[in-house]
Amino acid sequence: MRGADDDGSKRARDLRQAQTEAEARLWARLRDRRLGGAKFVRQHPVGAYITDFACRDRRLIVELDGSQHADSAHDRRRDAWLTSQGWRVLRFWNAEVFKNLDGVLQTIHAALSSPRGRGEAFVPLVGGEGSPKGGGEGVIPDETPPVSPPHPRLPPRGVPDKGDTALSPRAGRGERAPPSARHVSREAGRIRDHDHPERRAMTTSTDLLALLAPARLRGRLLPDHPLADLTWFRVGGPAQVLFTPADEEDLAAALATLPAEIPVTVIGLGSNLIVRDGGVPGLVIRLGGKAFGSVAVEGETIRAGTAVPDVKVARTAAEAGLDGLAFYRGIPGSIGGALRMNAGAHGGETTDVLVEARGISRDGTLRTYAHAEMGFRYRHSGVAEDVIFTGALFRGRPGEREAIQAEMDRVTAAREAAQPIRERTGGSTFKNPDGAKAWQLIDAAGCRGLTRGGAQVSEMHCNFLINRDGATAADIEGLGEEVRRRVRETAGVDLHWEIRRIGRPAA
Ligand SMILES: NC(=O)C1=CN([C@@H]2O[C@H](COP(=O)(O)OP(=O)(O)OC[C@H]3O[C@@H](n4cnc5c(N)ncnc54)[C@H](OP(=O)(O)O)[C@@H]3O)[C@@H](O)[C@H]2O)C=CC1
Ligand SMILES: C=C(O[C@H]1[C@H](O)[C@@H](CO)O[C@H](OP(=O)(O)OP(=O)(O)OC[C@H]2O[C@@H](n3ccc(=O)[nH]c3=O)[C@H](O)[C@@H]2O)[C@@H]1NC(C)=O)C(=O)O
Repeated sequence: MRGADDDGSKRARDLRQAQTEAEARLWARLRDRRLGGAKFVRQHPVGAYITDFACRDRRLIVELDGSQHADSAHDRRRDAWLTSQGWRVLRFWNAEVFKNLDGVLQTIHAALSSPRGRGEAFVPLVGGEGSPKGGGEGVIPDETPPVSPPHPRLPPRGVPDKGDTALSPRAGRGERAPPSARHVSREAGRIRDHDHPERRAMTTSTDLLALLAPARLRGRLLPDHPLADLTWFRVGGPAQVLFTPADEEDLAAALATLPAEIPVTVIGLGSNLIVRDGGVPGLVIRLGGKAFGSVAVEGETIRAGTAVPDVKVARTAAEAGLDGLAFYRGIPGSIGGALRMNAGAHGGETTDVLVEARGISRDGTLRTYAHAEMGFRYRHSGVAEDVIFTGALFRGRPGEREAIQAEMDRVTAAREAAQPIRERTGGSTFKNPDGAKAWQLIDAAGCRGLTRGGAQVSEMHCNFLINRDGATAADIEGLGEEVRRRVRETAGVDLHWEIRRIGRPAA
């Protein structure tokens, strides 16, 4: 970064020829629209200052500093002025460019994609998440979502300065040891000011990435990432930041580091989920990859990560000659969703087969939950809502492989005959009330085939809603509420949603 200059253009030209090695390295990755298609220029004059790198259409400045800049009052004045002119300023130590160039690029990319930029024009730095395999077209996914290779994160850089535009880390950051999670949380809390909701509302995806930086996460972080393709309904807005942890330790580090007021939401395979059109604030976690996607037979038990599709557990059990888990063949979700909801179908329920589960609570503590601690009821687990399940141990009974396979075929055929599984749907919309069938109450209320926007109550199974023709999340949820209203009116019964709804409505 250079100081003020009177003859900006000439001086900028000279500086371009005399760039430092760190600048040259970064420039090699920014030039020619190499980072997400954004056009950067070097040594760009802004007012009295010459900036190291600037993306003019995103109003983003990137500065590289040597140690002589630590705690520089001049830099602070300069950043304040640039911010007042509508620019955002990111600063990195030269050393970071040498030690962690990918992390530097990821942070710049996140800033480019943040709401103040025009993120829609950008592709993520790391590859996008695969869609659910079924995608609402009736095929139950049997593969675990992939996770891309770990990538480095930025070393600790403190937290953003006050205000949502000045992204510069506080002076003196960069070379110290990682602060403890508790320290970061306190520091972040002070600066972000827990007691002022209007400040909380200003949290951007860039802020979130900065808050997570001290955790040195190895998994994948995708700012402003669309979620619609990760759900069977295929509707809804983006996650503020979507995180796919590398393993349990990585997930625990993220949870422990993130201040308590930042919302965290976990999703599975999206088979039972409406993501609202305005997207999901905070950190959205989706488990995938080897650490959460392995399944292994151990004697008469089966150990599975919670990203494993229920169907894969059913198939593994059948191949090992273990009976009692075939009902999972009819459930399109993940083991995580199954633990959270005591998933069940065709006469079997998760509670019947679970020995114990592992989970991490919001403060980052990992523990094992014995069956008795799971608090299972119909479509419900009593484990604290903030717990993210990471693994499960199931017990089967020795059985005949052919007989188990025949049971799985029966489940498949029954499901195909009764349910609109080739549609974009979220499965059963409402829980069956005590002693009654939701579909019968909905039918009696005259709701079969009812539409709202592009959403429809399935003609085939009227406890299913379908995205028939470009529905929004608001269409689907609104239709569900209309069904509830009519059932209340005709039968006096209050239906309870089985489908989870997350996020906020469109602004
Ligand atoms: N019987 C059937 O045929 C069908 C059943 N279903 C049910 O829906 C479930 C949906 O699973 P899935 O598609 O993977 O989930 P979804 O992505 O649909 O998420 C649904 C909810 O599951 C919870 N959840 C998911 N993963 C975890 C985890 N690792 N730890 C804690 N909670 C988790 C979250 O609940 P929260 O928001 O409370 O944290 C989330 O909101 C199935 O397992 C099944 O129970 C769905 C369709 C058909
Ligand atoms: C689909 C889900 O789970 C399902 C699970 O697959 C099935 C099978 O075990 O039993 C529950 O549905 P359900 O009680 O509606 O039972 P289904 O098997 O779908 O239907 C029962 C019978 O009613 C008939 N049926 C159903 C709906 C309809 O509009 N018309 C009709 O005739 C079906 O053909 C079937 O013969 C679960 N739903 C709930 C809320 O408990 C889910 O949770 O998302």
